Amino acid sequence: MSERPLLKIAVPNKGSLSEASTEMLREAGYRQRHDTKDLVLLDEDNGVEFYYLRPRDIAVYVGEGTLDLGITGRDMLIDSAAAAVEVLPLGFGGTRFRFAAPGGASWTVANLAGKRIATSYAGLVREYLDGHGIGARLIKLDGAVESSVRLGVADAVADVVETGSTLKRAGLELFGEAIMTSEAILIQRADAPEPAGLGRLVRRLTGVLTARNYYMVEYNVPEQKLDAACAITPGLDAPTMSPLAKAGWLAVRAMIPRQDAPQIMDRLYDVGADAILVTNIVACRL
Ligand SMILES: Nc1ncnc2c1ncn2[C@@H]1O[C@H](COP(=O)(O)OP(=O)(O)OP(=O)(O)O)[C@@H](O)[C@H]1O
Ligand SMILES: O=P(O)(O)OC[C@H]1O[C@H](OP(=O)(O)OP(=O)(O)O)[C@H](O)[C@@H]1O
Ligand SMILES: [Mg+2]
Repeated sequence: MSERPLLKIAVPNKGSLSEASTEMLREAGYRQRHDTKDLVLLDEDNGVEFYYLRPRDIAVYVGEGTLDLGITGRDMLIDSAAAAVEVLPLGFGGTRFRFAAPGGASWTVANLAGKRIATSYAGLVREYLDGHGIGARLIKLDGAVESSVRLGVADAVADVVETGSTLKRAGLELFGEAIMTSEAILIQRADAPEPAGLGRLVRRLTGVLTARNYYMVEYNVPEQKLDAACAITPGLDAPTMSPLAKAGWLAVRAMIPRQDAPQIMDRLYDVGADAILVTNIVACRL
């Protein structure tokens, strides 16, 4: 048990970000609740206390300084106008925030002047419209915003889009640029000293992100092809090289982005590398 005061962290208790947040914290070595009815969980070994709260409220608790850190969506942070700032993007819960209306192709953002726009994110939409000098009436709804046009309370909607299937089902089409691009983020209070233990948490979460997004590649390569091979696998910092028992050959190890692995293996083979192995990274601290 650490001597430090407990680091208090807010975690989404429901909704799209809840399960993935818990999973990421577990992978980072923290205890997490097993019963979704639990409101608080103490992880004594790590000196952390987790509070399970509505994602929309998390920026408020962190902004008020009641809790040190929180996980929420970037769109929710901006919408809340709370005194909290983004510390680290967490690589899940990716969405875009978009306008949509029936027959979207014929709409522009300028057409929204004087219209009724339904949204659950009134703060975010108001800020965008003000920034573009557009006066419109916002109809604040709690959810299922897509039905508002068909039901006659709005002319257009502004909402979270992941796959776009909900909008399509409601007969709505996207128009205009994305108001913002969101994902789950770690937040802390604005203009406040760094909470003790933040560095360790960020290193652990970054370790999870790296393990999720990278593979380790190892291969053997003749000395004269080393530069060409290393240009394909520069690694995060630099590739690791070691001599092989086979004269004139070297073994190389480097981290590579997961999505590029097949092409990288092909290119290494083409420059003359052999015994090309790609493996998972289970955990790391960089
Ligand atoms: N498929 C998705 N649908 C909605 N939000 C998503 C999706 N994927 C990720 N998110 C993100 O999750 C957050 C919204 O979470 P959630 O859906 O729990 O909130 P909510 O809709 O306000 O709550 P609830 O629907 O439980 O009343 C936003 O940051 C949003 O960008
Ligand atoms: O682009 P898609 O993949 O269809 O996902 C986006 C939809 O999912 C969310 O709704 P949610 O299920 O949270 O219900 P709510 O509108 O009641 O919040 C969001 O508000 C959109 O309606
Ligand atoms: Mg929702």
